[in-house]
Amino acid sequence: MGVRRSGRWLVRGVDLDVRRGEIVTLIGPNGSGKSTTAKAAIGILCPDEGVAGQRPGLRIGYVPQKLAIDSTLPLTVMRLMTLTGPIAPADIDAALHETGIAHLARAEVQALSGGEFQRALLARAIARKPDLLVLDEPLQGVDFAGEIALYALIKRLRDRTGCGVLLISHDLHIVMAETDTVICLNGHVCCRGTPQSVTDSPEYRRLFGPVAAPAVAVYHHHHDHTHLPDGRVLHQDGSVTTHCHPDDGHHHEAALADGDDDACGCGANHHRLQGFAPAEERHV
Ligand SMILES: Nc1ncnc2c1ncn2[C@@H]1O[C@H](COP(=O)(O)OP(=O)(O)OP(=O)(O)O)[C@@H](O)[C@H]1O
Repeated sequence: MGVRRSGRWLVRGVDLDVRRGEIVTLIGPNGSGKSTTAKAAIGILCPDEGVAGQRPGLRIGYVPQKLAIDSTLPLTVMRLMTLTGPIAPADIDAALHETGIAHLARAEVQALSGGEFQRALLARAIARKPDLLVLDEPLQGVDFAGEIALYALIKRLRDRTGCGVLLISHDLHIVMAETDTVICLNGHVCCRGTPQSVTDSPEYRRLFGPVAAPAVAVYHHHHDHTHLPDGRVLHQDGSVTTHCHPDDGHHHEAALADGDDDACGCGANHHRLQGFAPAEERHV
């Protein structure tokens, strides 16, 4: 699947499946096409190449990365729940409880903190009892304890309802432990695989604490190419091309212009990603 806008491929050659009960995490630096891919997957965007199909009747719960609400618009959390369609009061109630914001049902959306707003959006998505839950960077404004709580909630939902989950994160290393497949994007699929559990590692237990360590896992990248600062791609055989493969999407041009030594703009050299990146290197 590929999406082309303003004369360039935002993503190209991307293929992914999310099956029932499966958790897929999309990672990649800013501008790598994660949101574009998710939007194409759920039919908000139409691919310019290839197809994105959903099972007929699939119910999707989508938490977008950005949702602008006019600050002059009076809108309570309760009203936000039903803005785009009716939902049974009992389901709204359950979703607000599940996300820990039942006490904010009558609060004005404008008065919510960043983390509370994220929870409200999540409540809105899960209240529709989705078969597929798509969360675009749900950790914005959420602290580490909130991140662990959110992972626990996603796991609970998946276990109880069997829904599929497509999770978008720009943390390149640490992902939700329950993730079945990690896909690293940079205009194309750079690499994909399964994350590695950190539960048994005393080092990680010290780092994350005994409660958080089981909730997170480390993803080791295995790129067969390096993105050079000028946007070209260095392959394992030493050859340099403008793209990873002839059919790949373009890379993030703003990041390339920065002159960093990592062309993807993620702030980390992918060759260093064979081990754990310290917290200050993480994209949080
Ligand atoms: N409608 C559009 N027209 C032109 N370019 C676009 C359009 N939508 C997105 N882009 C560009 O496509 C690239 C990918 O955007 P996208 O939002 O999918 O990236 P992302 O990986 O989700 O980024 P982030 O982590 O910053 O949210 C970006 O360079 C963005 O500027």
